Amino acid sequence: MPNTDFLSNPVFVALDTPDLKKAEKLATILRPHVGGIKLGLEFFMAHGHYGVEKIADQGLPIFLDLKFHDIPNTVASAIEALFQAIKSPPAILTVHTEGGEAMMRAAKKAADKGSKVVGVTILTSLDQSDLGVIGMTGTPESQVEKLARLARRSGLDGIVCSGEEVEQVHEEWRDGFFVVPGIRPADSVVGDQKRVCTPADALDRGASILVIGRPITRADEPAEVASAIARQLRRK
Ligand SMILES: O=C(O)c1cc(=O)[nH]c(=O)n1[C@@H]1O[C@H](COP(=O)(O)O)[C@@H](O)[C@H]1O
Repeated sequence: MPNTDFLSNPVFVALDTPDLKKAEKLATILRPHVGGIKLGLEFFMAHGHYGVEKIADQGLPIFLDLKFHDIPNTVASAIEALFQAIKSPPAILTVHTEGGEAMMRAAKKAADKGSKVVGVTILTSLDQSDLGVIGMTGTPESQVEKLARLARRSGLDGIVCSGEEVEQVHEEWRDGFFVVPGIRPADSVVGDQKRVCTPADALDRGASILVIGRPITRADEPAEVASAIARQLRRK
């Protein structure tokens, strides 16, 4: 069974790097200060399940963010292939909610070995004007709400959304699992994120876990930043 012991510290640090040694080093120094590790496409493309296992060996729960988005059979088969290859299932996996209900159902069924499956809604790098360009009507909030309902109906455990929508979706889906990226401690660089929130606000609004990458990993002293965030959240 995956290690899901992340409730004492809701911070999952995103180790977005193709450099295995660097990821291992960061995992080692951040281990006492975070609740889990998120590995995504950049890391997985470079090191696959072997790299995931190396990081998982450090004992923290792994959120494997591969954002599956394809037809139901392809997504289910990809998850089954991952579970065959990897020593133990990740604690959390992502699919795109826009893949539709049948795909999400198939993903959840394929991941029944114990991974939580959460649906990515509207990426935190998009704002209202970006949605217009894609041809989506409505606000990010209304889209996230709609996709959250679809994810719930499809049997997923929860969704990924920004701190701007999490309160509203949490109101409606009390036992949902809410992953909030786009986290920026006060004064940190926003970069390509557009819908951002501080760690404390995201937690107050109902986030289950917070995904934080560059504000920690690109800091001069990553362990100090992670430890300060953990202290701040513990005081709440
Ligand atoms: O699924 C995700 O984790 C995700 C969804 C989303 O809407 N926005 C988002 O930023 N993420 C991920 O969260 C992490 C954010 O990293 P930083 O912006 O460096 O804190 C990256 O690994 C993204 O892939």
